[in-house]
Amino acid sequence: MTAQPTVSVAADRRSTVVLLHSLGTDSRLWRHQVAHLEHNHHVVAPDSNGHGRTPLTGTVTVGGWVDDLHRLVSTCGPVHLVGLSMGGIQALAYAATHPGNVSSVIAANTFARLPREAAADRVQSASTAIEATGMAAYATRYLEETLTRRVDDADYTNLVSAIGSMSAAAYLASAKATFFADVTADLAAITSPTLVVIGDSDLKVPMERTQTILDNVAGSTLASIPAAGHLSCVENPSSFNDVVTEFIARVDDTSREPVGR
Ligand SMILES: O=C(O)CCC(=O)CC(=O)O
Repeated sequence: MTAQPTVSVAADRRSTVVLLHSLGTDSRLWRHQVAHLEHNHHVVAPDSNGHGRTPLTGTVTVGGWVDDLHRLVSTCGPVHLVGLSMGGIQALAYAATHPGNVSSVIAANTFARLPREAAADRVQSASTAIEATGMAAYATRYLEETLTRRVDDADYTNLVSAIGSMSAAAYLASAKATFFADVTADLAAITSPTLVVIGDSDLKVPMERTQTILDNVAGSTLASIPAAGHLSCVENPSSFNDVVTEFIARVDDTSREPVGR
């Protein structure tokens, strides 16, 4: 993951929000959130290893994502981490290993672990489809299977471009790391305030997968985005933005409360 800050991080009271995209997408997944959050926050939206403008380097693993994220977060201090699906796994793993650098976690449309058979099926089905048709056709098929409603034309174009222009090797390496990730043991180590977000019609990550996160991260709470599937931040950006900004504001207010009052 390469740091591509969309704003420079200055020494003021605005907190920093890092937005971690899902498998196959890139930092453009977050265009509505960047536009909304940057009024009151420093916003950083990196492209994960092998995605967007970040070339594939080495083997894609959860540990590698954590190291990449640490290089970025070390430059901008404690951050609010917002991750969707693959990005949610990255956020949870980072928060467990570097608690002092994480003001809060928002884990959207994500899971701690898939059953091994389901993980193998997902990797195999992506691999077969990509081998048969190539990444451009796979991008269209992925969006047909994943989006539950029409999104802005600009978002649709960005999604097709992000997935369609990835190399098959980078996509499949990231798919393996995502679907075979197991951050279950990390969850109990997360001490930052954590919000778990679902889309009310997510066809990719059912509630039972998300429930593990709620059950194991102490004090975590749930928010459901109405009229949204797996890519909830583009399917219902205004509701997603409301949920995220309200949670971050609450965490920031609490951390700024003078001690002893
Ligand atoms: O391709 C799928 O089956 C869903 C993708 C997924 O769950 C991982 C992600 O969106 O990051």
